[in-house]
Amino acid sequence: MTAAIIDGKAFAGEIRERVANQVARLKEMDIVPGLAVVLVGDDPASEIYVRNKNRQTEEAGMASFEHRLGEDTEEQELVELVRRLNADPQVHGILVQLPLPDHIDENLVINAIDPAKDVDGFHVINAGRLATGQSAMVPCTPLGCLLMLRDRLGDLSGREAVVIGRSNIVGKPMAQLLLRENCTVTVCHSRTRDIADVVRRGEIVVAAVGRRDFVPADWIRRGATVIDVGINRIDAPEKGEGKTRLVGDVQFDAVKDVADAITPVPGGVGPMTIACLLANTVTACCLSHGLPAPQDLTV
Ligand SMILES: NC(=O)C1=CN([C@@H]2O[C@H](COP(=O)(O)OP(=O)(O)OC[C@H]3O[C@@H](n4cnc5c(N)ncnc54)[C@H](OP(=O)(O)O)[C@@H]3O)[C@@H](O)[C@H]2O)C=CC1
Ligand SMILES: Nc1nc(=O)c2c([nH]1)NC[C@@H]1CN(c3ccc(C(=O)N[C@@H](CCC(=O)O)C(=O)O)cc3)C=[N+]21
Ligand SMILES: [Mg+2]
Repeated sequence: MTAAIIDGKAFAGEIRERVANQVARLKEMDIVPGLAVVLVGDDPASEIYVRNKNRQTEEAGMASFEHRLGEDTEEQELVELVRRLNADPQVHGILVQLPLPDHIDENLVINAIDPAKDVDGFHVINAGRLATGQSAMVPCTPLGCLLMLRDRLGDLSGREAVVIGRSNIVGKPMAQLLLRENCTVTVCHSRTRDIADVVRRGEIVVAAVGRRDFVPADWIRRGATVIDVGINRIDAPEKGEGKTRLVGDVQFDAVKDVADAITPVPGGVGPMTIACLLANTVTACCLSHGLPAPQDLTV
């Protein structure tokens, strides 16, 4: 068997087109959705995401506001910026890039965001809404993963899903979404015993660990659908001295002989994450104006 490669880049392009159509509709009402991205410190990996986000936001016809603060910014200063963005009617979505420097309490900052503008879906109110089956801002990466799974598999009811990783930003919300889709969900983490046997149960496997080559082929059930969330930067001397490239958490070349379908890195989950961020911003904008959430941008 050789697995189908799920083209997240192309799918993300389709979502951005839907976003652009919704933005054009809003423009007729003189509404321009706005996304504010806050970056603290100068992490080179974050730089790339932030640049991509800004460009794609503007390409979709939306307004993008970028706020860069120094590495030594005080927590209170950041919270005050968040409060100003909460009060700014041109801003419908706020994203504070994580991780934050160690002297800043991430939960405190995230929970300072107006839940209606929390397009990352990280606020405790949105996490609680998702967990209790109420309508919520859904975190972009799990949302992108779910859209690809539904596109590939249709109805997910009754499927065995295994999520590797339990972070608040990927693993846990992914598990919540799959549960909402009526999957039987197992979540693995660093204390999981016999992880190979657990992962082998999965008809759906979502890997969000942050370690290259973490998932070998013999953990994967024949015919499974594998979503690789990991983003790991490795040296690529073949590209020239000092060059790097991105790889996921899954041993892609080996797993593609066992799986039915797999997402590549790059070109899989990453582009979907950004597309879903734009989609969430349009949704937040519509709701803030008393308009219904666009059906083609939500799950
Ligand atoms: N493509 C995209 O859009 C995005 C990609 N990412 C990428 O996804 C990956 C995960 O991100 P994130 O969730 O934030 O990472 P975290 O580091 O917050 O979480 C990693 C999880 O993996 C688990 N883990 C670590 N080692 C093992 C092990 N040996 N066996 C089993 N489980 C293990 C941890 O378990 P424990 O809880 O026990 O410590 C933890 O739950 C990263 O590579 C990140 O860059 C993240 C966000 C978006
Ligand atoms: N508040 C917050 N929200 C996030 O959603 C968030 C965050 N903080 N911190 C960092 C992680 C990581 N993340 C990625 C988004 C897009 C790509 C992406 O577009 N990746 C491309 C490649 C990009 C490249 O070439 O560098 C791809 O996989 O094809 C990757 C990773 C969002 N995150
Ligand atoms: Mg921190």
